[in-house]
Amino acid sequence: MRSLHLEAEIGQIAETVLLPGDPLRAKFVAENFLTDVVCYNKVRGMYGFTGNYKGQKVSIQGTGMGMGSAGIYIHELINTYRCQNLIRVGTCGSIQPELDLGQVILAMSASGDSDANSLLFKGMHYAATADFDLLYKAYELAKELKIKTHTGSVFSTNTFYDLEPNRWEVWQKHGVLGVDMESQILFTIAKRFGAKALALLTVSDNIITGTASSQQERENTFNDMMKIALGLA
Ligand SMILES: O=P(O)(O)O[C@H]1O[C@H](CO)[C@@H](O)[C@H]1O
Ligand SMILES: O=c1cc[nH]c(=O)[nH]1
Repeated sequence: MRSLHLEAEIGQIAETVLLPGDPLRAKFVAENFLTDVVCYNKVRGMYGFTGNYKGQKVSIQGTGMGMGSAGIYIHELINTYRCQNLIRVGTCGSIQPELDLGQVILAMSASGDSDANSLLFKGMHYAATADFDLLYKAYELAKELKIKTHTGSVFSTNTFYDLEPNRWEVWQKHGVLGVDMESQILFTIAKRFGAKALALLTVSDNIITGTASSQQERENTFNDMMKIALGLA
């Protein structure tokens, strides 16, 4: 059996699946970090691969940008392919001055502006949270690997570009570390269907100051995030 947006056969996708927004990041990771790689999905160019990392079977699946797109893949991975551990490996914009470009955030919770969430919870506000077990393991692993991380809350938005000034001020004041576009829906769907979820986010830019990482910096820091995520598999 296949799902609507993924053409993998049952059993082709590992229990642990890493989720970058960018399908080409999935390809890069598969080609550079995994062995015995099989590409199981090309539908809509949303690449998915399964391979081995230090003897463990692991998959990496692009989700596209935004909660609408990511929600589709997350739903199908859990409900059709029975994936158990879903770990987002993404980028985010920082809204805190002390967060340097390239640093890794372990997202403990995700607020957001998704209509999907407000409709589901009838206008009330669900606290979408990561799985504690995965979060704790990622924290310990990062310490062991001597990778500096920041654990805290993030915000997932459906609109990348800000049309109004000072949009992030209130979130900054409440300690939110960074802004991405998928973590909230990941935590919500995973919790609903009994899977474990975590989001690791590399800071690619600072939304307040406007600074952004160079391509070289992105590559180096991206490796830090991948070492943690793959270590969890
Ligand atoms: O780097 P990825 O995983 O795509 O994540 C971030 O980058 C995209 C926006 O440029 C959004 O998907 C956002 O969540
Ligand atoms: O969603 C995102 C991702 C990276 N940088 C941002 O500013 N926003």
